[in-house]
Amino acid sequence: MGTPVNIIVGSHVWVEDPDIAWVDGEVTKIKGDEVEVQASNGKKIVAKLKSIYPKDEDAPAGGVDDMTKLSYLHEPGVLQNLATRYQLNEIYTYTGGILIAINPFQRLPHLYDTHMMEQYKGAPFGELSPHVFAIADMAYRAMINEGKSNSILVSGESGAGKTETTKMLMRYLAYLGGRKGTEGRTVEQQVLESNPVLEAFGNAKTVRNNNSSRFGKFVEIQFDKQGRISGAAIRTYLLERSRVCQVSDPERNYHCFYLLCAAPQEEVEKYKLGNPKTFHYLNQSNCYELVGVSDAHDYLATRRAMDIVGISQKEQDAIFRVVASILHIGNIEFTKGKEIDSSVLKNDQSKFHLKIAAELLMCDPVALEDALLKRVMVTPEEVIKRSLDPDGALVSRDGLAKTVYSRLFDWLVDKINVSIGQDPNSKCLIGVLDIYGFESFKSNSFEQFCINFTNEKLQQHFNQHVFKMEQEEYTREEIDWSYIEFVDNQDVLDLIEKKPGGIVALLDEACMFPKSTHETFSQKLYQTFKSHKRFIKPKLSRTDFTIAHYAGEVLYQSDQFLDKNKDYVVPEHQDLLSASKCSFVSGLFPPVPEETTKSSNKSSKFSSIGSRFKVQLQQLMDTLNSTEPHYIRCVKPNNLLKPAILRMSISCSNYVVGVLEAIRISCAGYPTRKTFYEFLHRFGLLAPEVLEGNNDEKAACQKILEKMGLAGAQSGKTKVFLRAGQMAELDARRALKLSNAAKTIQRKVRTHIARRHFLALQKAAICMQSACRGRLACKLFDNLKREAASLKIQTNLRGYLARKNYSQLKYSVVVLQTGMRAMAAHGQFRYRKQTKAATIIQRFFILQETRMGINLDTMQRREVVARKAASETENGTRF
Ligand SMILES: Nc1ncnc2c1ncn2[C@@H]1O[C@H](COP(=O)(O)OP(=O)(O)OP(=O)(O)O)[C@@H](O)[C@H]1O
Repeated sequence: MGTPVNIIVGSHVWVEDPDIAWVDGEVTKIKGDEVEVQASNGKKIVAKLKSIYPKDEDAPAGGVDDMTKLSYLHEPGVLQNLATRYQLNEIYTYTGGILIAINPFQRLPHLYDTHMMEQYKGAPFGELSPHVFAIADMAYRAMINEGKSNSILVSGESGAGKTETTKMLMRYLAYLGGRKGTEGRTVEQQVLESNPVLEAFGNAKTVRNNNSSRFGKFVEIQFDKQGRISGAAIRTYLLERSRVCQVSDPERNYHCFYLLCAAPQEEVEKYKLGNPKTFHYLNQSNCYELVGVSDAHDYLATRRAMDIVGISQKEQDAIFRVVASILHIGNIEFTKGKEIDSSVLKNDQSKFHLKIAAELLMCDPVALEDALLKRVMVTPEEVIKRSLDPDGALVSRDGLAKTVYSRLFDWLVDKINVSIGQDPNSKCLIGVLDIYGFESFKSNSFEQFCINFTNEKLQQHFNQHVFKMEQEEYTREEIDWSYIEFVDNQDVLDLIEKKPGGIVALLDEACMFPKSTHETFSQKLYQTFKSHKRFIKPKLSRTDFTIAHYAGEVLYQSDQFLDKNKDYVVPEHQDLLSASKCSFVSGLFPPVPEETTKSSNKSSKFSSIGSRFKVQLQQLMDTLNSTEPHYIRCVKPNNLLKPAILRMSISCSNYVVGVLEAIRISCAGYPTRKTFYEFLHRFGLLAPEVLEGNNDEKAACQKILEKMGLAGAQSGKTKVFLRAGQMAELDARRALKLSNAAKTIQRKVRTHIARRHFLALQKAAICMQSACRGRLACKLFDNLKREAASLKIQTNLRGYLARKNYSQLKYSVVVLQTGMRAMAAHGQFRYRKQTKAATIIQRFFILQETRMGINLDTMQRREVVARKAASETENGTRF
C-alpha cells in the first residue's frame, strides 16, 4: 500500500477521519512520527506519520477510468477516484481487468439498451468506457477465439448489485449468443426467465436489500461451435433456511409467500390463505409490502416465468400448495400434554391449520400430527415412541417447514436445469457466479462462517489470478520479477477446511458426538488453535471465537453452530412426506437408500452442512480453475439505498476490500507503472540535462532512475515499473524541486511586486506632494488675493466713507452757508426792500409833504431813521 515516505511540511495528504473515513489536507507540522494536518474540511488533525497517505495533486479532476492509472494506489486514492466518477454518474471503473461497479440505486436504461449492446459488441477492451458489457464481451471473445471456457465472478456485499449485474451479463450473453427469430422457448429466454422464478423463491427483503438473494448462484451458459447458446445449468449454494421460520423486523420472508397471499381470489381460497398478517411465519415482522412492488402483479409474472422455464400447470399448482402448506404448518401451536414431557395441539385453530396443511401436502393428518409430536427410538430390544415437549414440538414443526422449503427450492433449480437442458457436446461455457460477499455483523453465526469461508476461497482464486496477470505483464514488459512475493490467505483456509484438524472437521466431530455442546466445541477450538495467528480467543467469552479473515476480523458466536451444521431430515418427516399421495410432494422426499438407513440406525443419520458445502465449494473452485476468470466487484455506495450518495465511510472501505486486495498484490511487485512519456513528463524536471538532445525515452527514464538512486525500479519495454513507495519518493523530490523553483519565482516576483509597489508609492507620493503644494500655493495665492481685495475694499470703503462724510459736511456747510447767505441775502434783501420801501415811502412822503407842505426837518429825521434800520439789517445778515 505504500507507506508514506518523504512527507514534508506542505505535502498534500490523506488522513483518516472518524466521520468520513478519509479527508485530504496539507501537512502543517511534523514532530517526530506525528504530523499535524490542516484538513480541507477545516479540522486540524494530528496523526501518526505512518497512517497518512500522499495525495496526488495532479490527478485528473474527473478521476481515471482505470485505477491502475492512479499514481498512488492506496485506499483513500481508490475511494476518491470512485467517488469522483460516481458523482458524474460513471458507475463503472476498471482496476486493470477487474471491473468495479457501484450500485447507482436508480434505473439507468441508456446504459443497458440495445444500442449500448451494439456498441460493445466486438469493441476492443478498454476502448470504450468501463462497462459490464465490456467484461461479458471480453469473456465471449476469449471463449470464441481461444476455445476456452471463461467465468465471470460477481461479488460484493448484500445490496451491492450482484444480481442486477448478473442479469445484465446474461442479457448481453443472450444477445451475443442468442438465435434470432426462433419460435417458442429458446434456451436464452429460459435462462433469463429463470431469474424471476429463482428470485420469487430464493429472494427476500432484508435490511440491506429489498430483493436480497438468500443463496449463491453459478450459472453456466454453454455455447456451440458457432458461439450460440446451446444449454445452461444453474448451481445454487447454501439457501438461507432459517428465514422460512424466523423473520426479524423490518425484513420479510421469501417473496413467494406474499405473492401467493396476493394471488387471485379463487387461488387464495383454494389454498385457504388470506392476509399475510394471520400467518406466524410472516407476522413476526411488521413488513408485509414493498414500496413500488405489487405482489399480485409479481405472482402472475412468476407464473408466466414458470411457464417459460417449462414448469407445467400441474407442477405449479403443487409448488404453491407446498408453499401454502408451510404457512399453515407455521400456525400449528402446541401446549403441554397430560403425560410428562409430552405435548398436544394447542387449540382448534391449530387443529384447523394441521388439517389444511395435511390436505395441501396430501398426507394423513394423524401421521402429520405424530411426525410433529413424536419420535421413534429404535433400541435393540424394541421400537419406542417418545413424545416431544411443546418446545421440542415447535423445533420439529420448524424443522419440517425448513426441510420442505429447501427441498422445494432444490426441486425448482433441478427442474429449471432439466427443462433448459444441457448440451453434452458443448466444449465452451461462460459461467457467471453471483455469490454473497464477505459478511461481518454484530452477531455472526454459522451462515456468516460459511459465507466468509466462500469468500476466502474466492479471494485465494482472485489473488492467484491477479498475481498471474501481474506476472504476465512483467513478462510482457521483460522485467525481472523473480523476487516478488505472493500474497496468500492459505493459512486462513487451512484453519477452516484442513482435514483433519480444521474448524469444519472439528465441528463435524462435535456434531457426531452426542454429548457435545457448543461450549465443548469452542474449548476444542481454543485448544487446537491457541497459537494460530488467524484464530483469536476473545478474552471475555467462553464460546465465541474470532477469525482474522483477509477482509478483517470477524467474531463468531458458536452457540448455534452445531444445530445449524446438522443436515438431516427427521426420519418421521421423511416417512410422512414420502408417503404423500401427491407425487410432487413424495418426489421431494425420495426414499432414503436402504444402506444409509441401516448404517444410520434410522434415528442417527448425520450429514454435515459444513462438509457438504465444502465439497460443493471445491467443485465450484475446480470449475472456476478450469476457466479464464473475469472479476466484477460490486460496491454498495451507501446504506440508505439512495442514488448519488457515495459515503466514504469506514464500512465503505470494506466494499472495495477485494479491490484493495488486488492492489496489495500489485504492491508486492510494482504497484506503479508509468509509460515512458508519462514518466518523463512528470519527472523530467528532476534531471533536465538528460532530456537535452535525447530522443531515447527509455534511456532518459533509466538515467533519471539512476540519478535518483531508486533500488529495484525497472524500465520495461514501454513502461517504468516502480516499487511501493518509490512513486512517493520521486514525487517528494519533484515537490522539493518544484518548491525550490517556486520559492525562487516567488522571491523574484515578490521583489518585482515590492519594487513596483514602491515606485508606484513614490510616484503617488510625489504626485500627492505636488498636488498638496499646488493646493497650498493656490490657497496662499487666494489669501493674498483676498488680502489685496480686502485692502482695496477697505480703501474704497474708507474713501467712500470719507467722501461721504466730506460730501455730507460739505453739503451741511453749503446748506449752512446757503442758509446764512440766504439769511444775509434775505436780510439785505429785506433791508433793500425796506430801504426801497422806505425810499418809496419816503419818496411818497416827501412827495406827499412836498405836496402837503411837510416841513423839511421831519423829512430828514425820517431819512436818518430809515438809514439806521437799513444798516442794522445789514449787520445782522453779516453776522
Ligand atoms: N445497475 C443497476 N442499475 C440500477 N439499479 C441497480 C443496479 N444494480 C443494483 N441496483 C439496485 O440495487 C438493488 C440491489 O441490487 P441486487 O439485488 O443486485 O444486490 P445484490 O448484491 O445481489 O444483493 P444480495 O446479495 O442481497 O442479493 C436492486 O434491487 C436495484 O434496485
